[in-house]
Amino acid sequence: MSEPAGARLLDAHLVVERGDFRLDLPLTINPGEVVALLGPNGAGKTTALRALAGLLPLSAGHLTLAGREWDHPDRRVWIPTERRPIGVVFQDYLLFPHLTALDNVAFGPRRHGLGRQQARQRAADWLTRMGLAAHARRKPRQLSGGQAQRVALARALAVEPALLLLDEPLAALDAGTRLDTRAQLHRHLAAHTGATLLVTHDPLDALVLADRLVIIEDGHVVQEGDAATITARPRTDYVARLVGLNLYRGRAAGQRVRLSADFGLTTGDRHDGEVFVAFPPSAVALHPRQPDGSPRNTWPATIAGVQRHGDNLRIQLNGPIEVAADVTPAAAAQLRLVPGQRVWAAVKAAETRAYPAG
Ligand SMILES: Nc1ncnc2c1ncn2[C@@H]1O[C@H](COP(=O)(O)OP(=O)(O)OP(=O)(O)O)[C@@H](O)[C@H]1O
Repeated sequence: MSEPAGARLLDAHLVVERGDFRLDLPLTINPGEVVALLGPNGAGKTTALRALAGLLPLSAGHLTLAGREWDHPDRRVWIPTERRPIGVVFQDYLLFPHLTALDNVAFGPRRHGLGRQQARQRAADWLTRMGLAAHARRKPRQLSGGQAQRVALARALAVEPALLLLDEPLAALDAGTRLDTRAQLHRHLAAHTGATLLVTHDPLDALVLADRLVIIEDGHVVQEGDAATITARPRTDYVARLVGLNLYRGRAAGQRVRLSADFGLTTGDRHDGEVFVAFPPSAVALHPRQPDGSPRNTWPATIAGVQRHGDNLRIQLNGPIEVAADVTPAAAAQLRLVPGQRVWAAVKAAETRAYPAG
């Protein structure tokens, strides 16, 4: 069911031309909603953020927040950055180095017209909420990465922004700090009643923090939806890699899907026509010889690469299809996992998913 237009806080069609590159991104965000914008390098994420922040003008389209036009080139409407009620958090948190944490957070409210005492009070409240009351008088260089990032978030939220823009907010943090900061961020975003756009390369950030994912490639939306739908049914190679699945396109006749002139797979679902077939690397078993007597899909493959992947090894295979397989150290010990080695790959039909590509 589509949302009524009135529920939208942000209503935009961001069209930005930069040389040969064109961003063409319809984007709506409801009050309190967190949307993650994902895409490979050069997809246009930063361009979209800059357009929303008023650092780049739209070439066409429109940008409206709470019914107020911020940018509408056809109507010559343009609201400059400093008059847009936004909060911004960047990956390298860009705090003012010469100001204390408190004064960094008070800076926004001051600029939005609050008196000095009120602004400092609001900043102190935000630092308390972030668990940083004891660090209020510290300068940024006296804070850890995670603390500095929480100050940056407090600074962005202290202006009670209608639109919160988060640009890779956790990317600069080490793994442990990232986990904690992600959990805190989740709490604060849940309480934020404005619209939030989170730009990230990290699928985990998107899955944990966002209500909806918008994935762009080369300036265009390739897939959009909630995390469950996208992780179950990726529609491009980038999205499949993002969610950790092997993905192929082919032509189905019942459970049989032809992926190329001389290769096909039997899948767990029945379809007719163009479909995607997806399965996780953990569904691929490797054998030194052709396994017999099983109803599995099997094919000969050559090891192209081996990487650690959590507690397992992720094996890249060439052959009739390129495929990633996860094997346990125990299974790996029985195979010679060196590039160039020939093996047999097997996938149970029941562990594959097929869904229409149309
Ligand atoms: N100042 C510029 N002038 C012309 N083209 C630009 C400019 N800045 C970026 N581009 C082009 O715009 C496209 C989108 O870049 P953008 O930085 O928005 O991508 P991104 O998704 O943020 O990538 P990344 O993940 O690498 O940060 C790229 O093709 C880039 O080459």
